[in-house]
Amino acid sequence: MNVGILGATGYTGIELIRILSKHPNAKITYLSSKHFESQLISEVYPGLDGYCDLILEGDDFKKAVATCDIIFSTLPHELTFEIGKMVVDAGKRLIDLGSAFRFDDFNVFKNWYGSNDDIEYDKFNKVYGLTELNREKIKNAQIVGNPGCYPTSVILALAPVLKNRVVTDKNIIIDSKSGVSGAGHEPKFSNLYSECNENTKPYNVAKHRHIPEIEQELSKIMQEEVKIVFTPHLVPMTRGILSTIYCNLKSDITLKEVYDLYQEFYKNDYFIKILKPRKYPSTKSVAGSNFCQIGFEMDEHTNTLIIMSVIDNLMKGASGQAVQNMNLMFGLPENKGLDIIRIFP
Ligand SMILES: NC(=O)C1=CN([C@@H]2O[C@H](COP(=O)(O)OP(=O)(O)OC[C@H]3O[C@@H](n4cnc5c(N)ncnc54)[C@H](OP(=O)(O)O)[C@@H]3O)[C@@H](O)[C@H]2O)C=CC1
Ligand SMILES: CC(=O)N[C@@H](CCC(=O)OP(=O)(O)O)C(=O)O
Repeated sequence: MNVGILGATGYTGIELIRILSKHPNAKITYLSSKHFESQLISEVYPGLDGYCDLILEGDDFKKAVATCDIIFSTLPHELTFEIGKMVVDAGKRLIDLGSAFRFDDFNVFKNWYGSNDDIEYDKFNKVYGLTELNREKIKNAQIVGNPGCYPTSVILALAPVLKNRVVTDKNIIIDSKSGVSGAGHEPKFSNLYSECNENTKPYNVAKHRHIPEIEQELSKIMQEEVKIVFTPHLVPMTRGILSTIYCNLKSDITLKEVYDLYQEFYKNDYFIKILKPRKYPSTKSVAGSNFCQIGFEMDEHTNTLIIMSVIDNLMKGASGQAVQNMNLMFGLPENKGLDIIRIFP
């Protein structure tokens, strides 16, 4: 299939190129950039030399939609809505790595993202792209709203215990830590090397845009309104997210029973690895791969279940999951082109 990547020079864009340039069923035919228009992508990122040497095109998104079977967009939501309309008119398919198509209620999106867009949101045939939970719907979707990186790590970690009502929907406390690539490649003062190196800092405490996304999906899983406390932190590493989640246990359950419940829930999910009791995950174990690792601990003193999950924000948290979804949409094995591990010291 012919693949177009709109916003190819960003961190999720080049991660898509890294994966898709070796994907046996995909041919990258269209790449776009605003700042680097007319340059070779391999001039901008020399590591791609010999793997992808296409010229970056500007914002002729109509051409992209006309010539590609599937479009990945990493662009701001205003542009992605326009592309969504073109994709619908042309009968093509779109995977958006941004936030434009993740919400059920457009007003929630508008409130949290400060958007003035006026579109017929409900008319898009769109699906929330958390592969493991929405597999059947994704297969037939025209537009996939690929999840945010933090939501992927959190929802995968909580789904089994919420679905089985082992924990209460109250007092779910989430502490997440992200590498700096999560913020994208646009230069910002707060992301300068000297601000991030040898430093760890919370940000957007109790007001991060991923709160409504996480609550929307957890509420659907539990079939009642779920609320969360969410504190993200920036830590001095390039890739990775660790989410540590605290929840109140409803009933008596042993750590072994929690482990069995997760094993059963994810028994058919290639990219989810459940760690044996008392084994804790670390971001390095999944860096460069599409895996999510989940471990647990029980604090009997306070009857608290502590769930820990790790992903690579650019892989399972963005481009890896996007390709996983593309595979599903085109009837391919879910791990096609994605069976990558990168173990390093
Ligand atoms: N980084 C991460 O870990 C994750 C990111 N996301 C989301 O995915 C999306 C992309 O993220 P990321 O790749 O990190 O972002 P970057 O800032 O690294 O890249 C954004 C891309 O969009 C292009 N772009 C931006 N504005 C315009 C414009 N007005 N016109 C044309 N092109 C434009 C840029 O092109 P150029 O600079 O070449 O002009 C660049 O290629 C964001 O919505 C982000 O929130 C989701 C999950 C994880
Ligand atoms: C470290 C860091 O800055 N991470 C980003 C996550 C980006 C993301 O996934 O945001 P969207 O929902 O817009 O796609 C943040 O906290 O905003």
